[in-house]
Amino acid sequence: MTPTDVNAAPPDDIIICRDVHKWYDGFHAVRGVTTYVKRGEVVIIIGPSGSGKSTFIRTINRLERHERGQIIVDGIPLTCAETYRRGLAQMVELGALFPHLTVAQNVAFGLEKGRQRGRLMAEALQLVNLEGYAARYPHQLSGGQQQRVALARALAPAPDLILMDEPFSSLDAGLRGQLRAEVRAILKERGATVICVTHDQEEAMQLADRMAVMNEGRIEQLGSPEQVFNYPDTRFAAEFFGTADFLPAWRDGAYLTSEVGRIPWSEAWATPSRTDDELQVMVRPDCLDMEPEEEGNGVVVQREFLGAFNLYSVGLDSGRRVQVMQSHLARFDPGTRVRTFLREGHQPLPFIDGQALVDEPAYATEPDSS
Ligand SMILES: Nc1ncnc2c1ncn2[C@@H]1O[C@H](COP(=O)(O)OP(=O)(O)OP(=O)(O)O)[C@@H](O)[C@H]1O
Repeated sequence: MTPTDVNAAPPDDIIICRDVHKWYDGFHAVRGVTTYVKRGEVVIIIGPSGSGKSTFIRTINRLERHERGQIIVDGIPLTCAETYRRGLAQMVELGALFPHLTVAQNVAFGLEKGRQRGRLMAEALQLVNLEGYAARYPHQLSGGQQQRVALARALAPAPDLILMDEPFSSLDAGLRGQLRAEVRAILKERGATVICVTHDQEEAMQLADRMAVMNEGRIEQLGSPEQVFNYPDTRFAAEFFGTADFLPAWRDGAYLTSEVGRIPWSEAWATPSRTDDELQVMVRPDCLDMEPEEEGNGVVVQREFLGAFNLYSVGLDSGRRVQVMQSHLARFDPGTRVRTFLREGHQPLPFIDGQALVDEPAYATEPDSS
């Protein structure tokens, strides 16, 4: 794609990354990321500390230069000087406010001088429900109000793209939850395209249209939160996003059987290189149920009270452990002998060599719009 393509109709994908690599003095921080972001989409990048999330977002923001691969923003390759001149995709970070400026001055900061400036500033404040706060200084606002002003500042110039790196990290848990829902509603109302980095699973679930799970500089999986939770592609994605235990499984006629129960066997799982003793099933705590039974298959080891539910750790007779979710009313003391079994309607996902055997891969395919 060349810079002249900018005059064509805007492609559906505002960002296309192909095999993007970034090294820091020989350290390979981003290792071949291929992905795309659709216009108006909220994509959350999630992953453990040091997995390359910030580096990747910084390459898109041109704060870091990628050494290999291609990043195309709004139809223009990032390596192209034209990108810098035209600024087609304005990128904004949701950062700290200027303490010496009022709310109005903070919001107007990135706006061009002119007659539209006051109107755009007022509209942005209205969007975040802070119309009456224009004359205040940041220290006269609560943490949540400050974040809303930062959001208004980011949205005021109507950018094509908003980049956020851990935007809610300075807020307490209660405020974070409430603000996230508000922010998502505002972003959707504006139709803004957003890429946001976080290591907070709840934040990812609440904000994302799609999430990219990063591990050691690579995207392990890209999909909706439901896709990643229900159909993790890899053991890493399964364990990073939610709680998951893995149990050995074997083919038993028409069934795939494990210590906690069986599910119908699917021919789609048969691969020529596979042997049955390499098979495992992933069980999440909500997949499992249990009841006290002397002839059962395990013993309660630990109970964790988590408010609405109890999370039990059960030592199975094989020596393996699984976690089982129960209602807050279901109390079993450690040492209680129980039968642990698959909850009706839940299908544990089969895995082989750390990769899921799914009928339909949850991976999104690369776009064909370029
Ligand atoms: N300027 C730099 N020079 C050298 N190495 C760096 C630099 N910035 C980051 N790194 C290294 O690159 C790797 C990825 O860092 P990055 O900040 O992208 O990770 P992250 O996933 O955002 O982590 P966190 O969640 O802790 O912020 C880390 O090992 C880090 O130490």
